[in-house]
Amino acid sequence: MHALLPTTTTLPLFDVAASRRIEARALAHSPDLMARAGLSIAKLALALRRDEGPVWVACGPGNNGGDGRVAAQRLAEAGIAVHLSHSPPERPALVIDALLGLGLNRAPAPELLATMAAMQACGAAILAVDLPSGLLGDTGQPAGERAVRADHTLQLLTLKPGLFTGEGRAHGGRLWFDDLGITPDEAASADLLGPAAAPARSQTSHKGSHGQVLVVGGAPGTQGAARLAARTALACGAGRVYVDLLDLSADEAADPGQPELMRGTAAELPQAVGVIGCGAGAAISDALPALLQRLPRLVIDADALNAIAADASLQALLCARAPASTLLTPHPLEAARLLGCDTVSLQADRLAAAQALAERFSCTVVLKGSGSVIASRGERPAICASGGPALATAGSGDVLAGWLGGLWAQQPGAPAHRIACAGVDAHGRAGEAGGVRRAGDLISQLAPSR
Ligand SMILES: NC(=O)C1=CN([C@@H]2O[C@H](COP(=O)(O)OP(=O)(O)OC[C@H]3O[C@@H](n4cnc5c(N)ncnc54)[C@H](O)[C@@H]3O)[C@@H](O)[C@H]2O)[C@@H](O)CC1
Ligand SMILES: Nc1ncnc2c1ncn2[C@@H]1O[C@H](COP(=O)(O)OP(=O)(O)O)[C@@H](O)[C@H]1O
Repeated sequence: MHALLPTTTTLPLFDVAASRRIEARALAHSPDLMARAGLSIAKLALALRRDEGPVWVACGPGNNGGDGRVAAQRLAEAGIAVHLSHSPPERPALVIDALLGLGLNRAPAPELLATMAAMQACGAAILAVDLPSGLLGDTGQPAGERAVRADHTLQLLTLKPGLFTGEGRAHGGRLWFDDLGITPDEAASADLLGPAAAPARSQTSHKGSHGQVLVVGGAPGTQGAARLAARTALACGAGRVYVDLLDLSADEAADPGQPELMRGTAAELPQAVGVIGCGAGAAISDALPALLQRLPRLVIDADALNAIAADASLQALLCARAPASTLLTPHPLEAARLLGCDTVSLQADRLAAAQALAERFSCTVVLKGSGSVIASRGERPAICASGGPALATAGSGDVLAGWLGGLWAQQPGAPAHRIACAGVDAHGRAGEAGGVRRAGDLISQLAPSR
């Protein structure tokens, strides 16, 4: 058993159906899985328990409850006061939530909701067994009106995708893992991203070796968004970075605060990686047909996504692009517009939504937000384990788009999916500070990771 985040490698995630298959096969040769699970929970509970009060263990009707009962027995054998009940004891030292795990298949009934509320109100830290009760392991959404918000979750046997995206991040608390000695014997359902290697730079390289990025966007009033993206592509190591700001007069500098940036257009730079849409407003619509047809690699963000969502002819141009040449970076509202649904239903299953978008537009999709999801046709989806609310500030998405463009310029042979996985993970790690990470500071934080 060990703490999980931050990850140093990419890890396999298994959805509920896969976890059940793995468990069923493992039980055939290791019938003592529940004993192992219970012991692991008891050990973690001992380490987390902060004072002498009783450990409250709330067990449900299935194997999740079975794990909890074994843990209670082990704790009692170790001389710890244990309170096995659906009602709280006086001043518990720790709560073990073993009500519901993988088997959750409907909204919790009022009696269970009452126990969940009592756990939350009792003042002790909550250790959830496998999954916080009421949270769906595939999607990270509560099955009913609420799910337990745990301080710690010990995942057993497999890592479940729902703990890493959407509401899952807010419900799991600190994540722990015990594989119970079982190596999964089937392919993962999704990847949990670890860090990628930085693009190599040869001693003899020159600026022409590291590619070109062209940022197209920045309508009057929101030019900062395009400039943030351009500055980030530069910080990422792209050889040359150009901006095409919509409505900039001929004699204005690309970015008075960043003299390395140059002005350019798609007609002049047909090999550049296009980063298009940041702060672009409605004016990007007119430029989009040429950009979609001309530039061999595109990162499409913000207003360019909204323009595409509203225009079937732009959608047709998007679909006609070469495979693995286009990366969309929608936040949930932009993704919902592209899919023609609302954000609530989109967020209810972020993995499925990202995959649906990737299929519909034959693109790589980064569905942003807590636990960004990366999906591409024919690739296993990935979830970003890094990042946090420090990133919830204007401009951090522009920085992501610029970083992706910068990475891609330096790795022209890389498919969009690989660029997206590497870039989203690096962006998240740079944004793991407490408080709020200003977008400009985020660029400086990212720069050393190239
Ligand atoms: N069998 C084993 O040896 C192992 C079991 N494991 C544990 O077993 C769990 C899965 O066990 P189960 O498949 O029994 O599933 P659960 O224990 O999560 O729940 C299943 C039971 O809860 C009921 N239920 C589902 N949703 C409900 C709701 N909203 N309100 C009330 N009742 C509801 C179901 O009808 C069923 O009776 C894992 O999460 C994990 O904790 C793992 O430790 C791996 C090893
Ligand atoms: N709570 C959070 N946890 C993790 N990442 C977050 C969180 N909030 C925002 N982010 C990340 O910050 C970025 C915000 O992008 P976006 O919404 O497009 O902002 P903007 O348009 O202002 O640049 C995305 O990469 C998103 O995944």
